[in-house]
Amino acid sequence: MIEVASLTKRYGTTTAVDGLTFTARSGTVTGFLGPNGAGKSTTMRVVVGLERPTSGTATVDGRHYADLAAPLHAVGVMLDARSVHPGRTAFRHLLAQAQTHGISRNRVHEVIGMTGLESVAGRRAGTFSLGMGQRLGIAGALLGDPGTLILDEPVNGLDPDGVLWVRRLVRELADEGRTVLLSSHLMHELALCADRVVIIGKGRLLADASVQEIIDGSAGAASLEDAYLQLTADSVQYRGRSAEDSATLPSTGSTR
Ligand SMILES: Nc1ncnc2c1ncn2[C@@H]1O[C@H](COP(=O)(O)OP(=O)(O)OP(=O)(O)O)[C@@H](O)[C@H]1O
Repeated sequence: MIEVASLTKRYGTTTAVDGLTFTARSGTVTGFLGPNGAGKSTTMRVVVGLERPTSGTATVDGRHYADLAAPLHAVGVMLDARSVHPGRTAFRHLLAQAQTHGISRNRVHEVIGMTGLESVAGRRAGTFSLGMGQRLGIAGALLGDPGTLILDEPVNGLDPDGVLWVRRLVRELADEGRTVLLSSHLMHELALCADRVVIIGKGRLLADASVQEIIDGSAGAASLEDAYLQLTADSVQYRGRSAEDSATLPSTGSTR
């Protein structure tokens, strides 16, 4: 179980997370949603001890990540699939992680098989496509057979077969009693794989309920996407314009 309680994280004058409270329960896939810059990654980074909270707490099974003796066995994390040594092969990358926890070479081969990377395990990770890198990141998260998984945009860059694989994988992991927290901007996908959804905007909680409760609670919403767009309407910080609209805006005086 992941418990985030009254969590605030500030960077200088920017409040990335603002008094956020929610729980991701075991046996459940919890989808974590919010517009760009809402504070999802920051929250996940605090949970896994990569950032110190300004105030409030974030714990996994009642413990701070930094206090875990063997974190890979407790929490599997994929926050940035690009954070690999580009010159290391996929196998060596996973083996290096495994060796920090006395995890066997057999388990490394097992997660390579689970993620479909057998044919490229001997290739340097720096040559991987986006989707292959995502698979490698997920393999790393699974390595310690952890009770909790935290996956930041795991389906980003995956082909349709890979998206379906992640959907089935997270379901299986939750059905085994594990806690799964995953962020995504793909509403349709989240509606299919998440039991509960936590939506945040500008660092604050906007909704925490089952997918159906969120749809039912938003007037006229027929889908999670409709409900999400209603709930976050006032929280979107970066909104694109059409080229036509942009052309009618007053000049900023830029010389570029
Ligand atoms: N290290 C940092 N220093 C300063 N500001 C930061 C830092 N990390 C995040 N922020 C700011 O905190 C806010 C939340 O960012 P965060 O990456 O958590 O959002 P997000 O919900 O994950 O967004 P996205 O969907 O775009 O990935 C943003 O305004 C961001 O610029």
